[in-house]
Amino acid sequence: MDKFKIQGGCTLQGEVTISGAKNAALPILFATLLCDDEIHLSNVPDLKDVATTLKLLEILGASVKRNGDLTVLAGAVNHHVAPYELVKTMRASILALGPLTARFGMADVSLPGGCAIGARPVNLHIHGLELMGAKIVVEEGYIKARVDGRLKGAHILMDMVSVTGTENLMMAAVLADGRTVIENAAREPEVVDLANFLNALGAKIQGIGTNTLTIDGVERLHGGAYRVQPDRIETGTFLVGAAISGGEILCRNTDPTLLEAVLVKLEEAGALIEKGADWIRLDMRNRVLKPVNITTAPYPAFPTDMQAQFTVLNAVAKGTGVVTETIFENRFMHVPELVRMGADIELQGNTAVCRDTEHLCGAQVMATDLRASASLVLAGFVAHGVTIVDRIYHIDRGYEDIEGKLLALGGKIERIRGE
Ligand SMILES: CC(=O)N[C@H]1[C@@H](OP(=O)(O)OP(=O)(O)OC[C@H]2O[C@@H](n3ccc(=O)[nH]c3=O)[C@H](O)[C@@H]2O)O[C@H](CO)[C@@H](O)[C@@H]1O
Ligand SMILES: C=C(OP(=O)(O)O)C(=O)O
Repeated sequence: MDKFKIQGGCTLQGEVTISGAKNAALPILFATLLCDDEIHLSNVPDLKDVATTLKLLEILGASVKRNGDLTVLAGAVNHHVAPYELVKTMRASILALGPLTARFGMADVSLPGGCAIGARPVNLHIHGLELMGAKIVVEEGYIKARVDGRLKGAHILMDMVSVTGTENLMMAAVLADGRTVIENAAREPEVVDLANFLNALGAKIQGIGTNTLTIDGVERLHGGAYRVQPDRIETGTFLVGAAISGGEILCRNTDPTLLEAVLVKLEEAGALIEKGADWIRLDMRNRVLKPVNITTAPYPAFPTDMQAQFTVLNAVAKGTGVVTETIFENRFMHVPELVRMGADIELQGNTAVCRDTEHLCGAQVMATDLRASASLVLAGFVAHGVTIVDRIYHIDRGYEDIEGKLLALGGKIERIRGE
C-alpha cells in the first residue's frame, strides 16, 4: 500500500487548478445509464472512484472512451448486476440502483456495507423506489429491485436529508410514468449539478436547488454534452492548507458560490479572502490563525466533508475551537491520529474540543477515510519533523494528483510505493 512521506514546516503558496467534483461526476456517470445515446462529459476528475465507476459501467455493457474528456454510450447495456467486488471499494456504486431499475426494470446492486465514518444505511433509497412501484428484496448481500413496466411517479417524503438518496430517486423518477415529488430533498451543489445534467438530456425536473423536487417523467432521454462543476471540497482542502501554514493561495477553475459556509469560517479564522466568478484567493501571511466553532449539517450549512480539515485548523490555531459532527456517527477517526501528532483534542460524543498546542510533531499515522487522510496530510505540513501517512488509497479515491498539486504549492511530499 502506498504511503506519503511529508516534511513538516512547509508553507503552501501559489496557484492551483481545481478539478471537477468527484461527488458530482459520480452520479452524472451513473445517470448515463438512463440514456441510450452518446454523452460527452468534460471536467471529469481523474480519480480512483471515477475509474471504478467506469469499470462498473463497462461491466454493465456501456462503452466508455477517455481522451481527456469522456464519452459514454450506454445503448448496449445488457447486464443489471453491480457486483460486490466493485461496490465494496466505492459506496457511490449504490447510484446504479435508481438508473438500472428505471431503464431496465431490474437491478441487483450489492449492499455497500458499513465504512469508517458510519453505518451509512440505504433504507431511504429502497423505500423511495418501493413507493415508485419497485418490488425490492435484500438477499445474499444484494439489493434486488424489480418492476413490471415503468416505475410510477410517487410522493416521497425523505425522513432524513440524503445526498445519494435524493440522487438515486431523482434519476429513477426521470423515466417514471407521471409526476414524482421528493420532499426534504438534499440541496447539495452536486445534486443540483446532476439535476441540471439530466435536464440537459431532456428530463423535466423543477425546484432544482430547493428541498422540494418535482419531476415529470419522460419516455426517454437524449444524448448531450455537459461540464461537471468544480470540486468545492478539494477547493476547501487547499484553502485550509494555505490558512494553517500561513501561506497565500489562488484556487482557479472553482466556484466560490459553492462553498460559502467554508469561506465564512476561513474569514472568521483570520484569513483574507478575495473571490471572482471562478477563483478564490486566500492570504494568511502575517495573520494570526484563530479557532472556529463549526457544526456540520446539510447544505447550505457547513459540509461534513470539510470537518476533518477544520479539526486540524483548530488543533493548530491559538485558543479553543469546538467541532460538532451531526451527519455521520463515526467521523472523528482522524482525531486519535492527530493526538498522536501532539494535538490536544478531546472527544465528547459527536463533539471534538480542540485546544491549542505548542506545535504538532511528525509521526506515523494511518489514513482511515478520504477526508481524514487529507487532514493528516495537511497536519504533516505544519508539524515539526517527518510525517508518514499510511493507507493513502483513500486519498486517491477523491483527490486528483494530490501530490503533484501540493508539490507545486511548495509542499514537501513524496509517495512511497508499496507492493
Ligand atoms: C458520493 C457522495 O456524494 N458522497 C457524499 C454523500 O454521501 P451519502 O449520500 O452516502 O450521505 P447521505 O447524505 O446519504 O447521508 C446523510 C445521513 O443520512 C443517513 N442515511 C442516508 C441514507 C439512508 O438511506 N439512510 C440514512 O440513514 C446516513 O447514514 C447519514 O447519517 O453525502 C455525504 C453528506 O454530505 C458526504 O459526506 C459524502 O461525501
Ligand atoms: C465520504 C465521502 O465520499 P463517499 O461517500 O464516496 O465515501 C467524501 O467524499 O468525503
